Amino acid sequence: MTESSVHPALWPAPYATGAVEATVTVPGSKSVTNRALVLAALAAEPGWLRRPLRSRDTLLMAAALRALGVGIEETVSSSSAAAPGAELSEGGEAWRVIPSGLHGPATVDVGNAGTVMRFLPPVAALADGPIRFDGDPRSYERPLNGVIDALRVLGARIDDDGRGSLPMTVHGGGALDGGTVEIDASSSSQFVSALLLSAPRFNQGVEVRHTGRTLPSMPHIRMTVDMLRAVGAQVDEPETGGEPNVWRVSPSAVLGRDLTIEPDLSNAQPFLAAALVTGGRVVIPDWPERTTQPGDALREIFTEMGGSCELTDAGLVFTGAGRIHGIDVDLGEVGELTPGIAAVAALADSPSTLRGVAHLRLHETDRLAALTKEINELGGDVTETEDGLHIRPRRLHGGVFHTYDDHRMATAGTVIGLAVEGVQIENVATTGKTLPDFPQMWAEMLGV
Ligand SMILES: O=C(O)C1=C[C@@H](OP(=O)(O)O)[C@@H](O)[C@H](O)C1
Ligand SMILES: C=C(OP(=O)(O)O)C(=O)O
Repeated sequence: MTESSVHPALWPAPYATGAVEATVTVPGSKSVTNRALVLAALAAEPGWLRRPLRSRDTLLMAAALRALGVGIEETVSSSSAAAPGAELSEGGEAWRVIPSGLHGPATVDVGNAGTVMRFLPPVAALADGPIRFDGDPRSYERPLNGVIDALRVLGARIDDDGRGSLPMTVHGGGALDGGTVEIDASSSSQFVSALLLSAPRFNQGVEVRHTGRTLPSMPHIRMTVDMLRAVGAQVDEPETGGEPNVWRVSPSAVLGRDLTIEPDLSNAQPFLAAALVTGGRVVIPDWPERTTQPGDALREIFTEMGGSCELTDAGLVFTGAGRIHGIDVDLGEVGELTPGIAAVAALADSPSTLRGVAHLRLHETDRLAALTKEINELGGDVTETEDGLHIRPRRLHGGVFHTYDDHRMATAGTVIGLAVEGVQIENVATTGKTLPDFPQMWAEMLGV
């Protein structure tokens, strides 16, 4: 839990005076946008991303690819284009990605984006020249050894500080051999995704063998595999008959695609939670019928906690009954949902046990410690377990909810603030990592 060095203003989380009734259009998925940017940059032809997420994490990814020579242009409407190389804005409709020879020297700012710090080093290894990676102080603490060690085995030259973390320089050689590599991805599924995403461009493709005991966030690996197949890559993997814990990507050209990005279902979570907490009804338009996003699991999890939902032509209609039940659930596959589930669980009528998420200690902050401390400081009763949280609901009171530069801590505290008067969110602007308009969207949902 590294506290922000500055102490930005406190934001009073709105208290709900009645049942929320709203339709909330949620911007594009971070995970899909950043994969699509990487694949489009590696393609043999230009491609389009429509309705991309524009947030800190995705703008950092776009800026990094531009620094490596990739063209990313914005269209403001179907007929007009912003000047090539112009700043990417919050308002445009689509990004056109024009691949070119990747090259250094360049510097990549990863911020605190796991997708940028892990997905881009393999891309840098394919570039010609030195690429320096740096980021927020927290990025130095997040695990990267799985990517660094694997890239060295696959033929890359990397200078780091010997700790297997940022900052570091990848000395791109213009191509990478590729081949077989063993990694322990128990601390982050993004190690596997990172190696697979660039692998069609490795001379021999890749065979990734995961040797660790556990592997979190499987839906995100599925997302990687599906998106690779959609750009023409051949992938063998455990879920379609391959060996367990082994993924193979053959060398091939990457096709340029025209892709419309799905709404970010994990960012739909606080809005669905608002319906659950207030006994209201929230509609999320464009909820996909079929998706690899982990946020889709909210339909089941929030139903078990007392809501009900229906997928209609208008989108996902989620209704709360005004009572929240505790839950005993393994969140290993959907770890990024944990802060939002913990917030709702703290308001439930029975205890909850959240399991399978030890790796959250290495996310934007130590999420298990941060949730325990912040909910308990509002009068709650949360204890950390080896791999999760026990949450015994108590009557909560107002106070400052610290967010530790973690967007999901900020949205979790805001959900508690709906039911508890006087909750103040420290640095709500940290939601800009994946959802820059969160405070306005929240106010609009509540009609305040
Ligand atoms: O590949 C991705 O887009 C992600 C994978 C997951 O990471 P971990 O496996 O490190 O938890 C998830 O928590 C993160 O928000 C996004
Ligand atoms: C863990 C998360 O992000 P990152 O992509 O930085 O790992 C998250 O968004 O919850």
